[in-house]
This record gives sequence, structure tokens and C-alpha cells, in this order.
Amino acid sequence: MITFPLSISANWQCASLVNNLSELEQEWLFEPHSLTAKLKSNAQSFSVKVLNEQTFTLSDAQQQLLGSNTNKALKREVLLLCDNAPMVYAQSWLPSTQTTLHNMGARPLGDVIFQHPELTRSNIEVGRFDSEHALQSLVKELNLTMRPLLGRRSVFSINDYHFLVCEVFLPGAYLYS
Ligand SMILES: C=C(O[C@@H]1C=C(C(=O)O)C=C[C@H]1O)C(=O)O
Repeated sequence: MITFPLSISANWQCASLVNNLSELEQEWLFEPHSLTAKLKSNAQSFSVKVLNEQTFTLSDAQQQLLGSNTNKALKREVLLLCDNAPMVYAQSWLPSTQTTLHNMGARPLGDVIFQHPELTRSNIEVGRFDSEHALQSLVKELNLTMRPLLGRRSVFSINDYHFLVCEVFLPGAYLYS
């Protein structure tokens, strides 16, 4: 039985330090615009399945990463599905200073945040998740074929509201083709 929240700890590296990525992996990992939009353009249907949402206390390091002056945040864990196939596990940390993004349900964050002209994004970092990582419990639960996974994370800002979005590409995702 899987236990949420899942850990997304990894050796997160900035783009310049990551090597051995295929063209396709780079295309998806460094997609600067909405991943939701990119997934939608590659599928007949797209959906979000909420796995878990719960309030948690940001550690000092997490607070610093977010540049947040509060330690309370909502941790949102979802699956992004294309044609009913799970493509991405996403985990977002949404500080409680604002709750606009706290009640999204099955609406993708990307459909809202990319409408904001003030949206900015930190440099994307890449993480690798090997067969021992806790995230593989989700791969098993979804009956997907285990393989080393690639993920990305970045901190978005809308004015002075900063939130983290982490996306891990599941087996079968386009970038592994
Ligand atoms: C940030 C985006 O929103 C997507 C939707 C998410 C959600 O609804 O929780 C989480 C991660 C993203 O892949 C995006 O589309 O780029």
C-alpha cells in the first residue's frame, strides 16, 4: 500500500551540470512553458488525478528554496494522464499565504498560472530517481514497468508569491520514447 506524501528528494542539478540527456529528454525537461499544454498537444485527452493534498510545515531549507516567509504550505500530489495513461507525477508546494491555488481539484495548475502575465520561473533543475527511490512505489502501484526516472523542478513566482512545482516523468512518458 502506497503512503503519501511521496519523497521527491534527489540530487537536483541545474541544466549546465546535467549530461547524457537525449534531445527528447532535453526537450521535455527544459520545456519553459506549461507542461500541461505540452502534454495536451501530444494526446487526444488529458486529465489530472489528485492523489493527495495536505498541509505541511516547510523545513528551513524548503522555506529558503521557496523564498517564503511562512512555513505552512499545501503539498499537492497529482498524476497527469494522457489518454488515460499516467505520464507525470507532480508534487507542488503551495505556501498558505495565498489559497488561490489551494482549491484546484482536477484543474491543472498550469491552466491558471500561465494566464498570469507576472508569472516568472526559476531555472529548471533536473533530478534522477533510480530503482531504489521511494517514487518507484508509485510505479509499482500503477503497474508500470520500473525504470530510472527523470524529473524536473522549479520555483514559480506570481508577484511575491513563490511556489515549487516538481514533475517526475513516469515510465511510458513521451521523453523516454
Ligand atoms: C505547472 C504546470 O501545472 C501542471 C499541473 C499540476 C497540478 O495540477 O498539480 C502540477 C504540475 C504541472 O505539470 C504546468 O502545466 O506546467
